[in-house]
Amino acid sequence: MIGFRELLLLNNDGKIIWRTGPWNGRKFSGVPGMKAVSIMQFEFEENSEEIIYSFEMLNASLYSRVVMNSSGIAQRFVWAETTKTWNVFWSFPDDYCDKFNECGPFGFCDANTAPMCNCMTPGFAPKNKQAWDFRDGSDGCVRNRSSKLDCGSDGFLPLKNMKLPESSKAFVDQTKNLSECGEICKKKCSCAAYANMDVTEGGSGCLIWEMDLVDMRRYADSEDGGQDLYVRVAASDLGESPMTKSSKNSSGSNNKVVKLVGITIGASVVLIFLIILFHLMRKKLQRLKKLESDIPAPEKRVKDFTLKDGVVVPNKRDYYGETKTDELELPLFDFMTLVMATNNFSNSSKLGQGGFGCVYKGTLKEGEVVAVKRLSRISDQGIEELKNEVQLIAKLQHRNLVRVLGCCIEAEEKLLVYEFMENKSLDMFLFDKEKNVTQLENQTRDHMWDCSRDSLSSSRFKI
Ligand SMILES: Nc1ncnc2c1ncn2[C@@H]1O[C@H](COP(=O)(O)OP(=O)(O)OP(=O)(O)O)[C@@H](O)[C@H]1O
Repeated sequence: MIGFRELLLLNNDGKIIWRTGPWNGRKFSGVPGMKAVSIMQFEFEENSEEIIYSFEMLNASLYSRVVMNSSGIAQRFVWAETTKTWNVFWSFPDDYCDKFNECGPFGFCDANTAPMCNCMTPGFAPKNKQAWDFRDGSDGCVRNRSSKLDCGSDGFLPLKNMKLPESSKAFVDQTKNLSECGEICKKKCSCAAYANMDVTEGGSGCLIWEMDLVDMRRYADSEDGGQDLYVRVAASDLGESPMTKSSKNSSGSNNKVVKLVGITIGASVVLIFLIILFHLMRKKLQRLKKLESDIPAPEKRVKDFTLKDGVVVPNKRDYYGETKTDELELPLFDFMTLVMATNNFSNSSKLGQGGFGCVYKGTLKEGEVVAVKRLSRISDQGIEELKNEVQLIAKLQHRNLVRVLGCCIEAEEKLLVYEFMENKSLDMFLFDKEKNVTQLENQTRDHMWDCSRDSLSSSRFKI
């Protein structure tokens, strides 16, 4: 079937003055004032003999009439009982955009833009730019040179809330739905646009335009009028189009929702991670604090010494640190360990007295027996002397020389830990009054001197 149902007002020359736009199942798509109201119902009937547009007042006590005045303006009036006057319910044409074909072929009118005439973008541009700029859009729009149609690869630009183009020569198929309509249009290279005939119940029927599209209008929203119109454009024009914005709004909002959900989940994960991290850090900090409080105050802290190239240097590792270096290290003993090992430096543990202090016999936890030299507080031997002694003894390693096992420096306390010598010190045998030196045989004494000499000369430290 060719031509679709709409009302036209023609002048004496047969030129169209205005058109209502096709009946879309609810109203004429170009008459926004025909919004569904509770007081009246519009009907449109079509049969082989006639096409009837009628309305019915749902309340019999109310009155309405449609009048076409001599200026070509159609108006619906409703009777207002209170004021006893006929009020204008709608009037058509209503504005500049209702005038027929104001924006020419492929142009459309939008009362909310300036100028009101617009070209579909992308793909179209004003045919007469100068006239267009002077607010004369009657020449309409033409396809851009770069927007060459190719039939097979062409696509369709979906335009929202459009008063459908003049449809007196449009192809009509009531049996097809929108997607079938699209298929037909795609295959027909001459098809310029397609749309649903009826927008009620999800849409039905197919309208196809194979000519220039004229007298289109765009409304602000679907309530005002208009419907979706799909216009053929080159595939290259189907990218980001401002015209499709409203149609993309739903997918855009979906994307927004997806983005929002993504951001929320991401932020939550990061937040949870930070909370866990904070918790772990706090725990670790607490552990460190506890450990710190368990060890002696800094001034009481034992300094660790490392023997390196004959020089005693402070080791950078902390008292309770676990780092090991390849350097020759002298183990540190905790003062309390030595207190316990020597039974609090009891007299019964005392082995003897040297120039710098007393020497005690001690037993470590592991059962190892040691000799602990506690440097006298009144002794002149300070840290430097201690260092020298440690340095010297540590280097004088020999099977016949006493081995230094470690040291302890804690506040005023300075202690050296040696391996325990069962046979006491050599001087006892050499100079002890009770064990007269003369009692030692010359041969034994010579052997002892030899051993001592040998010890010193074979050590790393040369004297
Ligand atoms: N490793 C040890 N094993 C067993 N007894 C030891 C040990 N070291 C020292 N003694 C005992 O402690 C005493 C004192 O030793 P110490 O080394 O302090 O003095 P010294 O060598 O006699 O003199 P100086 O203080 O001038 O070095 C020794 O005479 C010895 O009886």
